Amino acid sequence: MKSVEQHVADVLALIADPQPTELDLLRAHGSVLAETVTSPVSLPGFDNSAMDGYAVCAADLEPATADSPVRLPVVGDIPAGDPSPAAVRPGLCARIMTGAPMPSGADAVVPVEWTDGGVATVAVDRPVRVGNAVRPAGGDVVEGAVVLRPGGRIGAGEMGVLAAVGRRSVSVYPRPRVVVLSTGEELVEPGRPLGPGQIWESNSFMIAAAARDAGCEVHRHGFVGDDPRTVLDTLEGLLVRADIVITTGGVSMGAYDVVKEVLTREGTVEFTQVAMQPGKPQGFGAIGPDRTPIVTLPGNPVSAFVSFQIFVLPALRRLRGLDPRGLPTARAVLTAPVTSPKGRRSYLRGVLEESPHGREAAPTVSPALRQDSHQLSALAGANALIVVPEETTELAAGGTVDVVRLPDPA
Ligand SMILES: Nc1nc2c(c(=O)[nH]1)N[C@H]1C(S)=C(S)[C@@H](COP(=O)(O)OP(=O)(O)OC[C@H]3O[C@@H](n4cnc5c(N)ncnc54)[C@H](O)[C@@H]3O)O[C@H]1N2
Ligand code: MOO
Repeated sequence: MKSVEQHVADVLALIADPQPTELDLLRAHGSVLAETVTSPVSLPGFDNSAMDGYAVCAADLEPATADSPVRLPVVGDIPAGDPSPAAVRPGLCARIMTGAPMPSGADAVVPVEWTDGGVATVAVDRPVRVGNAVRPAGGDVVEGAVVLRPGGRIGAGEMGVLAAVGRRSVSVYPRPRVVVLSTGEELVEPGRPLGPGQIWESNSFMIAAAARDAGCEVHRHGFVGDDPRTVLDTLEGLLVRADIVITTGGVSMGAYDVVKEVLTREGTVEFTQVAMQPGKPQGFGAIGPDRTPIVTLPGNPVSAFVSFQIFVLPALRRLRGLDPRGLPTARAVLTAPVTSPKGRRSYLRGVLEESPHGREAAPTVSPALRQDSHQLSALAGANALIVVPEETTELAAGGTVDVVRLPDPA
């Protein structure tokens, strides 16, 4: 059987380096920056007030006390956005608002709370140091400085920085467009009544959610039955909206394993068995005129979930313009024994606790009770996959294992 590492590498090799695209700022949210962003201006762009108060010459207020306040004539009002603020000379002041440009001549701002709030003249009850409540030009960013480097995800903070330096659009690797399609004659859309032998379809919802959590734009096509023509036509019709297609089901040894049947016939997808539990039957290739990558996951829900995390996630990271590394790993102590088939690497669902008995204790991992490929209930709440190596068939409680941390929900 093929090794897990080899299959990870094969799926990754399907993915060409993504091309940068210029996107409007809001649409760029969640994508990965493809350019170095420098600021065309300093931030702040001009000296301005950090508080609502009075712009003064600090030396005027040296003698001010609560018992003997200094009185200054107010030469004018300076609101934020004032294009030509009134100048201040020694012995005078101007009322000023937060964010308003400092008037020439003033070297400090007295907050309104230190004054009687006067409009024509103001009484100030204490001295102020030079520069008090003044935000100097360039105090955040100097004109020409690099504010963002390529390779980072554009989240809320990055969005704020981009807008603040005046960008309306930005060069990014856009979110990959992922199409999810499940197959199976037994499947019924949740919300509709079940007939005998039927089950509610869950894989496409689960994989769509996982791909969205991974920063992709997802089209859940839902599912089709086991008719080969329908499967092929559906896949072909979906290609225009896909940077990658993910299917589930129909890849094993059954008489009606339709994905394997039609794509084997096309000769563009390779079906294989990976030394892994769950997730043994796998397929990968490229279809259609644009050679769109396709990964065909097994239909058992737990197998589809685990296969996505191990094989598809690195490919999606590369499509996003990120380093295609796998999920982070950790070492943890097993709280219960586990078993695993010889010759296959198990990825068992578990709950990882970082510091179970206070900060000094080693992390623990508790395996879920139900570990079969169809037993999906433990996927809810699991935050880790326990890795049992290929040649190991059992591990006792108290043993230390590698675990793969599952992605945090967005
Ligand atoms: N003779 C053999 N039989 C099987 C083998 C084998 O090596 N020899 N491998 C088993 C393993 S391992 C797996 S995994 C499954 C994978 O089979 P398929 O990918 O062909 O999946 P299906 O047969 O379509 O479905 C398997 C199982 O999962 C349920 N299912 C499928 N799709 C969905 C969905 N969208 N939502 C919810 N549940 C789904 C389906 O009803 C089946 O119970 O093959 C084994 N067999
Ligand atoms: O390998 Mo299958 O994926 O066990 O259920």
